[in-house]
Amino acid sequence: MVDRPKKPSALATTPGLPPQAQLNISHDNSRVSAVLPTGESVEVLLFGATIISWKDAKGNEKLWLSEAAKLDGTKAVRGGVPLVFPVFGTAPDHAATAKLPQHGFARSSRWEFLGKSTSESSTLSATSAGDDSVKLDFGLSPSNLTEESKKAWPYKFGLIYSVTLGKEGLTTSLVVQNDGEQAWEFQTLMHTYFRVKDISTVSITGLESSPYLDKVLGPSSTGEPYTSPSAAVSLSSKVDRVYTPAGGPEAAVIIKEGGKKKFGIVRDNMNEVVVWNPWKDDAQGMGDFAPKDGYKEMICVEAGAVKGWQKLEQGETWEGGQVIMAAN
Ligand SMILES: O=P(O)(O)OC[C@H]1O[C@H](O)[C@H](O)[C@@H](O)[C@@H]1O
Repeated sequence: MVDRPKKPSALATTPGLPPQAQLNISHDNSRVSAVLPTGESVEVLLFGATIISWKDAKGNEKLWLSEAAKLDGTKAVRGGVPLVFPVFGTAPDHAATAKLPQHGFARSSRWEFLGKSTSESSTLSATSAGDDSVKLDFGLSPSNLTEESKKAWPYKFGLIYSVTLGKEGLTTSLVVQNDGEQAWEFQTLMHTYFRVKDISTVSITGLESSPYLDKVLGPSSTGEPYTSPSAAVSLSSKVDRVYTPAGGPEAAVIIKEGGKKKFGIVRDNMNEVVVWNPWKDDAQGMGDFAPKDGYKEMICVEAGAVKGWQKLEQGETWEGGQVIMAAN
């Protein structure tokens, strides 16, 4: 837009138009960000459709992003919200996904930005009316994949990932479609790195009495899942667990700090919740993890469908996601 210093004051704002969400696409076309009229913002890297920042109206960052994270497309992003698809971890025993790298290809493929949509406040008051939320849509299909990924997973698929920024929270949802004739299976997960001030005062509720797999301890002696105690989960060493919360997806998982609610996560069609913190030694071993004591300021609580496989027949779609509410 051409700046006109002598612009008549009557044209300074468009009369009658409520405040809109601002959209910004970076010059090199590598990121999309959106800001609500009330100040909340979100930034998404097209590489992986990875959310790398989410701030509240006061500018407080809600996500943890490593200072050494690669944001140039050479490696999956360490921090923010990387999207895991079509395999969680690696699955050497699952022939169809056995050749894929850890957590699949979605987090290291370049997605397309499909556009934004907004929803307005229903309030009639002229001062508070305006965009209440902004939704950014991203798409991935085989045409976006490298030859290597296409060879390793030769199925026809379409993904639409929607990131919706609201005043109280952030919603991420994924639609997975089988565009081919052959049936295939997948796992998916939203690998959210939440920013906290001090991991020693963090507790997580909503996982009480739930079965879980422990990737640090390995299988239990009986081969059955472990059962979480009835108390909240707190951390004092490396944790890497896959919970199937007893309350189901709609029951909120709450991250508290110093006993105060910090985040609430409600899932849709995502039966599992992974809790991960690499702690001191593993953080030391990750080249893209900085600062090295950054593990004290993060907790991954990851909504996913990762136990067993979601199967899609020709033309079928699956949809799932999470709503994250942030307390002040
Ligand atoms: O290092 P990455 O491939 O990004 O994986 C980071 C972590 O992701 C999940 O939380 C898994 O449960 C962990 O086992 C894994 O270490």
